[in-house]
Amino acid sequence: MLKIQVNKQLASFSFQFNHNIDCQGITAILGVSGSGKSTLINLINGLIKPDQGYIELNNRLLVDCDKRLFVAPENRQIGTVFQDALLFPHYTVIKNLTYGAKKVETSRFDEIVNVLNIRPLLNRYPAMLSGGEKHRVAIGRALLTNPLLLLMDEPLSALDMPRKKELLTYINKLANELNIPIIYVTHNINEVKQIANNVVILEQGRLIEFGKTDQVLQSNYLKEWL
Ligand SMILES: Nc1ncnc2c1ncn2[C@@H]1O[C@H](COP(=O)(O)OP(=O)(O)OP(=O)(O)O)[C@@H](O)[C@H]1O
Repeated sequence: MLKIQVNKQLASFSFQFNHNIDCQGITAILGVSGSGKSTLINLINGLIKPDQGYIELNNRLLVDCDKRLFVAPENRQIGTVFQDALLFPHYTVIKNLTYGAKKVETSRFDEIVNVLNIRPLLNRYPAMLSGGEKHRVAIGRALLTNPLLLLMDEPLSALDMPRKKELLTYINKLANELNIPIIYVTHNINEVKQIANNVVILEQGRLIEFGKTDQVLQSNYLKEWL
């Protein structure tokens, strides 16, 4: 369970979030541009410090402003995959994958490489990969750090339609076969329909709807989008 109760002021943007997210399956964070989706992701992974409040993952406090506690991003056991699959251009895929991972067990490495179907790419350099392949490598790298939770911030927005479809299939496999809980940021309702178990909707820095995907898709707020 991810428990979040935070306030953050970013210039004139006020973000307030008080909600628990069940760490199971895929939870989509949906909202228009500027609603605060990336702010939420960056509060969870520790790239932003809240002004007030706390965040707790599986009963472990990650940040608590009252206690002046702040666990550094690299010690949170949370993987993040951003919009651009940032890989080191001068390293092969295998080096990119293992960069930052403290100790990689062969069985775990094989499992991740197989689920993402990146074995044929291991000895290539990033310049020799398609956009979708780069994303699969970036996801693999995040998974090899053994995260308790994977955050994905609009991972498909730079890809064309066929690549989007392909990557959505892989993201579903991560949740189902590797049992890794995923928080998936998007402003695309079709992506939500295809992969999310639960949905949280943000508007102007506030949570305005949450629940099971089918239920939230029927909400009055989303009817305007459809
Ligand atoms: N460091 C910052 N300083 C000032 N304002 C910021 C900062 N970071 C974000 N903001 C503002 O906070 C608001 C929310 O930004 P955020 O990136 O969380 O939105 P988003 O929903 O992820 O948008 P998008 O879908 O366009 O990525 C925006 O108005 C943004 O300009």
